Amino acid sequence: MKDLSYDTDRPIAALATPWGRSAIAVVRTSGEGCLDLLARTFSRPAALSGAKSHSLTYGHMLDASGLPIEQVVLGVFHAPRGYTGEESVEIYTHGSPSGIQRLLSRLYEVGFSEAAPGEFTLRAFLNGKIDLTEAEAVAEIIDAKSSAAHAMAMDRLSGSLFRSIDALKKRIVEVLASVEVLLDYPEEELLDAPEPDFAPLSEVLHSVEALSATFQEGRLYREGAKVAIAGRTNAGKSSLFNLFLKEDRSIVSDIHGTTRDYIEAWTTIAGIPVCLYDTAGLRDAGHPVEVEGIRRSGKVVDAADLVLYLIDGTTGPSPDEFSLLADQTSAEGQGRYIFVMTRSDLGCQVWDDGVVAVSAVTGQGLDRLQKKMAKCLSAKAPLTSGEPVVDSLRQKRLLDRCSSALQAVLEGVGSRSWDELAMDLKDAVDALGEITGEVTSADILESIFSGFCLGK
Ligand SMILES: Nc1nc2c(c(=O)[nH]1)N(C=O)[C@@H](CNc1ccc(C(=O)N[C@@H](CCC(=O)O)C(=O)O)cc1)CN2
Ligand SMILES: Nc1nc2c(ncn2[C@@H]2O[C@H](COP(=O)(O)OP(=O)(O)OP(=O)(O)O)[C@@H](O)[C@H]2O)c(=O)[nH]1
Ligand SMILES: [Mg+2]
Repeated sequence: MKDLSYDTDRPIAALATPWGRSAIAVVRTSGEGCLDLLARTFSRPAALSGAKSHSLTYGHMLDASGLPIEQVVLGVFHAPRGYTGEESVEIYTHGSPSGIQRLLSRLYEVGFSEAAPGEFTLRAFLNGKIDLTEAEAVAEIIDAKSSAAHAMAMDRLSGSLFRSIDALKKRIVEVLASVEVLLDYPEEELLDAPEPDFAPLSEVLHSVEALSATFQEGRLYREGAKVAIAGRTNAGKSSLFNLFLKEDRSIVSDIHGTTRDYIEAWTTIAGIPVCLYDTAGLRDAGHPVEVEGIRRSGKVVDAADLVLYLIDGTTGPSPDEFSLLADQTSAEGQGRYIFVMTRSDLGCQVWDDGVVAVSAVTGQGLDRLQKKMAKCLSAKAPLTSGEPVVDSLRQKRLLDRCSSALQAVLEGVGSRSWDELAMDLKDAVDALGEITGEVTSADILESIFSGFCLGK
């Protein structure tokens, strides 16, 4: 393994909270000798040196001439306990940017190095406190765009993904071991050797594929769902868009073709982050700018996870819209379109059970529409299984590499040599080992941890 460019021997320090004014700021330090380094610049060195793990010590951080820089509380963690598994001290100080600046300068002066992004978590990983799936979960917790995404990342932090993958790996290792036994057999005795049992691999393959499929489901919670509001000009799209956002965001007028380019804004529906698109109304436009706007809106609709297709209730659907309605409520398109009848306050009749009647003027029907949207979206992202969800493309790719190797083994039994089968089995095991970080190169570790926040 190439050496990490991170030097994990030296004591490091970094601000763990954002720069700026705040009630309290946290500066994190970690590494062997960090207690001694801090004792040199703390008002009560003996109290600090004698502090128990997980205890707090009050005092002042001092400058080179012994004058106080800041009034602080220090949280002490002795190895191998605490987040990093190393000797570590947290400094709780006033959230004053100037004070933090002076404090950090002093720490670097007494011998701390500036931590690289993610270096504390990297150390936790290298010291065996967490595996790579848990380390990735730490970053995902911070980046979670919705409470559901946060809950899933918390689940991975507790080791759910690690345990699933580790259990699958053990089953492949058993098969590999039984094949490797044959590799050691002398040629003439090979016929008497016990045949390895490959049957468990089909089940493992199935589980690996199922785990990989959760990546797509998790995508909605991670990246959010795209919901496009579409329909003919003047159907009431921009009015509904504004109603969702509770603000006057998109221009509304009774002039056909008011919205010329699509507009997007974020909101949340049933814990799922949703990027809502107001699009240009459909009609045979003459103006080239409007034609272009309609073309772009068409692309948005094609890429959307869900389309709210609006039909003006006072005019009802056109023949084209009737056939769209018929197509999209057929089995294939089910779930991607919701048909909405607008202007329900004007007392129009709903012409189909599947249609939701809404009024942008009174807000009537919005609740029902949101419930229906939540149902459609969560059908695409079922989280009822209780299984861990794969959140990173890296993890998904490795699961797919594992699947391909297992498939090659299952198809090759009987025709390929034991040697070849063992190689593929080993590749399947290694792919899973890379997910948990057992067999991961320095380059990969660096690319993962360098994306973390400073001080994490
Ligand atoms: N102040 C503070 N809050 C924080 C963190 C931190 O590092 N510091 N964390 C970091 O991101 C998260 C918590 N992670 C942590 C994980 C393990 C331990 C710890 O001390 N573990 C002990 C087990 C507990 C015990 O026995 O008391 C250990 O490993 O021995 C602490 C924090 C969120 N909040
Ligand atoms: N009474 C009533 N009027 C509505 C309702 N929704 C929209 N309108 C009116 O219908 C007209 C068109 O609304 P818009 O939201 O601009 O329609 P649009 O679909 O965005 O139109 P384009 O941008 O031209 O495609 C406006 O005058 C709105 O005030 C509704 O639920 N009830
Ligand atoms: Mg509009």
